[in-house]
Amino acid sequence: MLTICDCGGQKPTPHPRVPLGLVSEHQVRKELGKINRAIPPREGTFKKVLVPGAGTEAAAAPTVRGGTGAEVGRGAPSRAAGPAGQHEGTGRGAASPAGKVPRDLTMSLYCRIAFRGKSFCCYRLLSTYVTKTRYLFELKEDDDACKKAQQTGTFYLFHSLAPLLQTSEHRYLVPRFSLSELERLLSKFGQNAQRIEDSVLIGCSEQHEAWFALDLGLNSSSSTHASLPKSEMETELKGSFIELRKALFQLNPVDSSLLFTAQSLLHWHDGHQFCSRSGQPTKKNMAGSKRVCPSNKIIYYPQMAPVVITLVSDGTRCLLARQSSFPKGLYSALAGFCDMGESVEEAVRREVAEEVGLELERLQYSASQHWPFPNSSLMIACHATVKPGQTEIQVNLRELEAAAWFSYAEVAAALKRKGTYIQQQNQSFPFSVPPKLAIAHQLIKEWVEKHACSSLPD
Ligand SMILES: NC(=O)C1=CN([C@@H]2O[C@H](COP(=O)(O)OP(=O)(O)OC[C@H]3O[C@@H](n4cnc5c(N)ncnc54)[C@H](OP(=O)(O)O)[C@@H]3O)[C@@H](O)[C@H]2O)C=CC1
Repeated sequence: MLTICDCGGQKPTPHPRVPLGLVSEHQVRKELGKINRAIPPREGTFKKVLVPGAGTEAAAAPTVRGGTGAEVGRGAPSRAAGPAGQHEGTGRGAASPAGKVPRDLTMSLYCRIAFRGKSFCCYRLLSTYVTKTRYLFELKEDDDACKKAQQTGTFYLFHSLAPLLQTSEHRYLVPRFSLSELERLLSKFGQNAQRIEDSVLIGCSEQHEAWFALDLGLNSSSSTHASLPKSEMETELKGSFIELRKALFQLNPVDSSLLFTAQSLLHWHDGHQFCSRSGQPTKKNMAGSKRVCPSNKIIYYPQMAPVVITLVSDGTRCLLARQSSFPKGLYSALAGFCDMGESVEEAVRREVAEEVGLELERLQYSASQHWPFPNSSLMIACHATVKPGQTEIQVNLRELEAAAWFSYAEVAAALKRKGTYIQQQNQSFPFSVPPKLAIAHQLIKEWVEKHACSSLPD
């Protein structure tokens, strides 16, 4: 296959050879016009155009930087839009000067015409998501590419695992800094720009702007970097380093998800600076997707602990529980870490039996979530139904403070924060459920919605 792609500013690989004598410029222009009509003009949706039949994908990656598949047609100058001239080009997004057919595009068209017998369905368009994923994969694998990406990337800053946030009308904004801004900052605090190598890759934009996170408060074993003074940095950066758990409810979901990833990765690196076999300092790769012990080459990868979280129902009520550490009145679904060797199903059955003494009959997977507190967990959320007639709860007081069955009306009210009250240690507290961001909330919401639907008259 021959590819036109945005390969993130990397050096283009040469095209497979195509016999140039096969097609005339007129044919190329005509094909451009067809592509213009065939590709829906949704900017940012498609990035790669794979043309069947010539070479392998790996062998072909010429760059049309910043140009999406849609732009290839839409942005092409009018002279390139084919002899019919229906497509008045704007020049926007075109990868070549007006009137010239972009070289990479020409190449693909030569191939396309050469394989003209095949239908348009043979053309595979890789989505922005796929190109983004492949770009991130490359940055994780290739230290040089990752270092290069830092030059155009942006950085989230942390201090001792607390992200830098700025306040705006009861919400938190998460500022990002360019490499040059970061270098200036480090130099102002008497630090070497080499510290930037302690940063970890946490994602990228659709335009392949890589995002990194750097903790200015943690020390790394492999560097001599000292922790930078928190309050002076806050003044300089016009923000505050706020514990992520406290900031959670004033962040938008996209920011919180990125900060979850960033904090978890930074935390993992902080706790894995030495090889458990040799005792020697381990070395992080540029992206922070692994650490290697230089003496014995053991590779350490960031890990999450699998946790099952289950909303148990008896058909009409759902079972919620609380630990003494929860805020007063808050009840949640049953959660617990998976034991070594267990399947998700086994872990769910064991946890429910252990914590509330019930046996499950049916189990249904719902969704999953990465949860960074206190260490990275992969939350695997399920709905379950108890065996008929087995509804008597026996609370394991070593695990839980209380557990109870709640009716649809009670749970629906708690979701809407229209508090029912609940008795706890001879006091009454508003009954509440975990906040929206937590997967426990999603499970409870799903149960309420399902219950509402099933109780509707046919
Ligand atoms: N996002 C969400 O909706 C929710 C997330 N959670 C998360 O799920 C996780 C488990 O919940 P829960 O069981 O209630 O949590 P707890 O924090 O009560 O942990 C229960 C027990 O597990 C032990 N433990 C800690 N880490 C591990 C591990 N990696 N593997 C095995 N055991 C471990 C603890 O030991 P020790 O004595 O060392 O503390 C503790 O005895 C927690 O991280 C919690 O934050 C829970 C509910 C909702």
